[in-house]
This record gives sequence, structure tokens and C-alpha cells, in this order.
Amino acid sequence: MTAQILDGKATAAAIRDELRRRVAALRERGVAPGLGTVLVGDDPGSRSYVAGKHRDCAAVGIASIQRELPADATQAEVEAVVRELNEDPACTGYIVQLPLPKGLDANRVLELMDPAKDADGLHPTNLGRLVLGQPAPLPCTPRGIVELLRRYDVKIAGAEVVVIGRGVTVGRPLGLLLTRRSENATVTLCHTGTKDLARHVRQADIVVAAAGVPGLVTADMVKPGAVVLDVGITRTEAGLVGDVDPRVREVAGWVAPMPGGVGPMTRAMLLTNVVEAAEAS
Ligand SMILES: Nc1nc(=O)c2c([nH]1)NC[C@@H]1CN(c3ccc(C(=O)N[C@@H](CCC(=O)O)C(=O)O)cc3)C=[N+]21
Repeated sequence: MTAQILDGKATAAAIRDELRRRVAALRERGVAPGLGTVLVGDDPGSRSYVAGKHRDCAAVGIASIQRELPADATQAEVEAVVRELNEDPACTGYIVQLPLPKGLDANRVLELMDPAKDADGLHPTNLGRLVLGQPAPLPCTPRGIVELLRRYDVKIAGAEVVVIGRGVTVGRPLGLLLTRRSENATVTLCHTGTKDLARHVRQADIVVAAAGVPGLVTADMVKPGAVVLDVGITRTEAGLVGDVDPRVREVAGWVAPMPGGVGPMTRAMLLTNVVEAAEAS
């Protein structure tokens, strides 16, 4: 038996169709959602992600506002762009593409954003609201993971979930999201200091690999029938490589592949955050 696929690409396309209708309804009310992006430097990966976000916006009728700064931009220059987007009424939500080039303080930049325009859910106020269980835009990748599981009717309540990685964009907020009363999962957050990763993964009904270590999760570690989501992306000469070894498909019940799994869902949730913020305005 080989695992069934959690098709993030198809699911994201369905979500974009729903959003297209909601954006049309907003326009009827005279509300025009606009997504801003701030790209600093010329990392090819970051550039292609940002280009993808603008393509998605065009597909659902959200206006795009692109700001680009050179890799040697100063902290003050980046902050000036953030202040400008905070004030711009055409920009209803925006993101600062991470990571920022060395020497720039991303936390200070995030803190300067208007939390109401934080399309990524990464502003400290919004992460604080997530901790407190208050309404806030949710971080896109964790939200995309929960949405993908829901749309495939994968049972989250009561599940033993192992999250590998404690980063601020994925692992850390995903643990918070999945342990909310509405999700009711039991979460083990593993990281580079975890003594015996395999022992934890073997117990898991759902495994989320977000460590950025190619092939970290191998077939022998996975409980037969478990749900495995690959969130890792490493660029190699051979192309993009995920955190999940391909042979995991021979034991897992469901797999979210990379590419075509969580990545497209992340982008769909960014659009969703922008549309929801505009609907609330
Ligand atoms: N402020 C900020 N917000 C982010 O959401 C953010 C960020 N910074 N920095 C970088 C990471 C990475 N990320 C991805 C989004 C989509 C795909 C995606 O769509 N991947 C496709 C193809 C992979 C590819 O071609 O690169 C797939 O998995 O099928 C991947 C990665 C968002 N990030």
C-alpha cells in the first residue's frame, strides 16, 4: 500500500476559487483588498516566493503593491517602507519577506508593522493573541496545515502530533494552533536538542517535518498509516528536497508532499488572511 496524497496544490486552487467570489463581493461594497510585499535583497528563493504571491493575488482579484530594496539597505530604509505601507489605504495587508539580509533586525521591523495589516500573523501582538486564544490573523503555514488536514477529514482531535522544528513561522505557532480547544491535538514539539527523535515520531498519528534537514524523517520512524506532512525545503543542485524521505510513502497512510503540499496552502492562507482583514474592515 502506498500513502494517499494530501494535495495542497489542488486544495489551494479550490480555496482561490472561493476567495475570488469573496473578493468580488467586497468590491461590490466598495472595498478593494491590496497585498503589499517587502522584499529586501536578491535571494532567488525569496524572489520566486514573492512573485508567486503576486500571481496568486492577480488570480483572485487582490491588488498588488511591491516594494523592493537592495541587499545593502539600511534598517532605517526598511523601516521607512513599513511606515509607508502602514499609512497606505490601498494596502490592506502586507508581508515582509523573511529572512532579511544579515545586519537587519527582523524583529524590530515586524514590531513596527500595523498589526491590523499583518497578513503573515507574525507581528508580536498577533502571536501574543494566538497564545491568549484571541482572534488574530494566523501564521500562514500553520493555518495551511490545519486547513489541509480538515479538508481531507483527517482527525485532529485527540491525535498525537509530533512537530519537528521550533521556528517562529512554522513549528512554534503550529504547536499553539493544534493545542487550542477547537483543535484538541496533543503536540510534542521536537527540535535539534531532542534526544531521540525516532522514539517520538514512532508514537505519532500526525508528523509535521519542518526542520529544513533533507530526508530527516525516514520510513522506519513512521507508524504504519500515520499522516506525514513535509514542510522542509532545501535547495540542492538536484533541485528542491524535503525533510521526508520518499520511502515514507510506503508506510504512511497520508502524505503531504513537497512540492505540492503545504507550500501552496501557505500561499492560499496568505490570501485568506488578506480577504478576512478586508471583510472585517
Ligand atoms: N514573511 C514571510 N512569510 C512567509 O510565508 C515566508 C517567508 N517570509 N519566507 C520564506 C517562507 C517560505 N514560504 C513558502 C511559501 C510557498 C512555497 C511554495 O509554494 N512551494 C511550492 C513550490 C516550491 C518552489 O518552487 O519553491 C510547493 O511546495 O509546491 C514555499 C515556501 C513562505 N515563507
